[in-house]
Amino acid sequence: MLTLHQAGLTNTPAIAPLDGTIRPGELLAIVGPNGAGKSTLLSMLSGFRSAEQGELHLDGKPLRAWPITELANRRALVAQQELPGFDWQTNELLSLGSNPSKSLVAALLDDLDITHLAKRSVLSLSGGERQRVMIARGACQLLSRCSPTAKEGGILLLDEPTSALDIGQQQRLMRQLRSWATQHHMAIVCVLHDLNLASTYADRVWLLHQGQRIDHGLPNQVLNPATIAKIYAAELQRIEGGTHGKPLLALAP
Ligand SMILES: Nc1ncnc2c1ncn2[C@@H]1O[C@H](COP(=O)(O)OP(=O)(O)OP(=O)(O)O)[C@@H](O)[C@H]1O
Repeated sequence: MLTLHQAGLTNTPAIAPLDGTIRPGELLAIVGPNGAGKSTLLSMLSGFRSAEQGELHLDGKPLRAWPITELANRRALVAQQELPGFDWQTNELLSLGSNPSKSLVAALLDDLDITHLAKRSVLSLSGGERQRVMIARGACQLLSRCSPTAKEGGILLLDEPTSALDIGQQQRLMRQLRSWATQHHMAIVCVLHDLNLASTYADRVWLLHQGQRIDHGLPNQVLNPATIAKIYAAELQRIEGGTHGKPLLALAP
C-alpha cells in the first residue's frame, strides 16, 4: 500500500501537495491534459523522483528509506515508450534481474498475447508489440519476487500503457490489468489519455491539471463532461449506455 501525506514537488515541474492511498487490488487511473504533470507524478510515486515536500510511505515505511533492491520487489515503473537498452530476446528481457520461473514468463507472455514473440529480438518488434513486452517485464519484476500467498503484490506504475495498442489489444490489456490486480493483490496505476478506458476499467480516477490534482474519486463522478470539457478545452458529448451503465465521452463533431 502506498500512502501520500501532503507529498509534492516544488522544483519544476512542480506537483502540488496531495494526500491519498493506493491500495492492493485496485486500478487507479491518472488522467489530465498534455503537460498536466502525470508522468512527473508517476515518477514521484515510484520513488525515482523524491518528494520535495511531505512524505510517501510504501508498506508503512518511507519510500525514500527502502533500499533500491527491496524497492524493486515492491514497485515497477514502465515509462512512456520505454526502449530496452540492448537487443535482448523477449524472454531474456523478462528474466533480466529477477530470475523468474519459466512458468511465470510463459504465463505473462500468454496474458499479453506475445507468446509468439518469445524468441524475437526486442528491437525488431513493432511499437505495440514492444509496449506489451515492456509491460510484461514490469509485471514479471513484481511477480517473480512476490510469494504467491503475499497479501500485497506490489505496485505496477504504467505511463500510457495503451498508447501504441489497437483496440483489441487495449481491451485485452485493460482486462488483464484488472485480473492481475485481483489475482495478485497488485495495485496498478495507469496514466491514460483515453477517458473511456479510465471510465470502463478503473476503480478510481485522479484528474490532474497544471500540476494539481483537481478532482479524484469514482470514474462516474470525476469524468463528468462539464469538467472534462473545461479542463481539456474540448467540445464533448456524453453517450449513455456504456458498460455497466457507465457514461462514455465522445468528441462533438
Ligand atoms: N526537466 C524539465 N524541466 C522543465 N520542465 C519540465 C521538465 N520535465 C517536464 N517538464 C514540463 O513539466 C510539465 C509536466 O510534464 P509531464 O511529462 O509530467 O506531463 P504529462 O501530464 O505527463 O504530459 P503528456 O500528457 O504530454 O505526456 C510539462 O509542461 C513539461 O514540459
